[in-house]
Amino acid sequence: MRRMQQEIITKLQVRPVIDPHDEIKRRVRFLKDYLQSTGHKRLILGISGGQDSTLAGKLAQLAAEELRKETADADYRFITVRLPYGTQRDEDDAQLALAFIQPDQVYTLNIRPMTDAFVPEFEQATAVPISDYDKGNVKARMRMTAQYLLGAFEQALVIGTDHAAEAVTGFFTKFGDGASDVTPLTGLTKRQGALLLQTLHAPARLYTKTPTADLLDQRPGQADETELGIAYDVLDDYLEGRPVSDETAESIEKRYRQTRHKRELPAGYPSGIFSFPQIVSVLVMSSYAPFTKSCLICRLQAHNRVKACAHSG
Ligand SMILES: Nc1ncnc2c1ncn2[C@@H]1O[C@H](COP(=O)(O)OP(=O)(O)OC[C@H]2O[C@@H]([n+]3cccc(C(=O)O)c3)[C@H](O)[C@@H]2O)[C@@H](O)[C@H]1O
Ligand SMILES: Nc1ncnc2c1ncn2[C@@H]1O[C@H](COP(=O)(O)OP(=O)(O)OP(=O)(O)O)[C@@H](O)[C@H]1O
Ligand SMILES: [Mg+2]
Repeated sequence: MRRMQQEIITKLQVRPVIDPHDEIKRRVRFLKDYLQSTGHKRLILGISGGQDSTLAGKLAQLAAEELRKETADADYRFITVRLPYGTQRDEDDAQLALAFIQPDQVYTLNIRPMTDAFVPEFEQATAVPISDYDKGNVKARMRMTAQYLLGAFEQALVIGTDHAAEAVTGFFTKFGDGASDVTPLTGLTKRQGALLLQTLHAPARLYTKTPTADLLDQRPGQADETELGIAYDVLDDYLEGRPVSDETAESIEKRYRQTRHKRELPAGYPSGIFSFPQIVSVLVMSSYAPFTKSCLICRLQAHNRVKACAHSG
């Protein structure tokens, strides 16, 4: 396997082989433990009718139900929110997902008025019409705002649906669907997510349908794979440590490097500048931590003291 491939697999916490029953249990337990450790009793998530929110939603509902049973505290709840932009083309799938999840609560909030409000304001400010692509990212950020608003109202933590196949390509809107409090799908490939839904007896439609960000007015329901220019199966092969062509691997790795800023906290001063005490503390810590590298720059990078190293881009 390529060295960079192994590094990405490790960094994104992908397990090439999973036991779906065990994976479901561990991820539900993670949500329960996280709620209990923070003192929160509620989780919230936007349900689109796609695979990722269906899976994350089901895991969250199971976590809430188990916590209610184990603690006899009825305050543990999972709250969903439908966030259509106007009328959603695949509303039936969203309803199917809700029927499968059986969430404790469903809100609906139309993001169209607030998204559209930006259109004339943007043009007024710039004298140029907003592009369909940029408007798509506004939709994702409006959904984030709605989830955080309802989350604050309900004292709920916001669930994110990021997983390894999205993380490796940075295929999410920064501070849009990329913003959340807790991500129960971390490390899963797209096909592993489908396997978990199958194991949970979800309707097949919800894990066989074509994944779409569905953010563009001009290309409704455009397949992620069309925009990405790469199939999820190929991304999954790469992430599960299977052989892919050098050309494919290089294009994935290039994208991974280019989108690094989306997987990290914002670059903050003095990022890239390190003081003598910082270097000493990194060296001391690194003698205890199980680093995969003997390279000093990699170690500093792992502690966010430098932005990149030639080894990992
Ligand atoms: N090197 C750097 N260091 C720090 N920040 C950097 C940066 N380069 C750009 N940036 C910042 O990042 C911004 C670009 O990132 P971002 O705003 O996310 O924009 P961008 O990556 O261009 O767009 C998001 C992509 O994710 C896709 N998406 C979105 C939502 C959901 C899904 C889905 O799978 O369902 C997919 C969407 O279709 C699109 O292709 C720049 O405008 C700039 O502010
Ligand atoms: N119309 C919508 N209503 C509510 N939430 C949405 C909507 N569209 C997107 N979201 C939220 O944004 C997240 C990111 O969208 P994304 O398309 O990656 O996931 P998905 O739709 O659940 O699955 P898939 O990738 O298979 O389409 C969703 O998981 C969901 O939480
Ligand atoms: Mg989708």
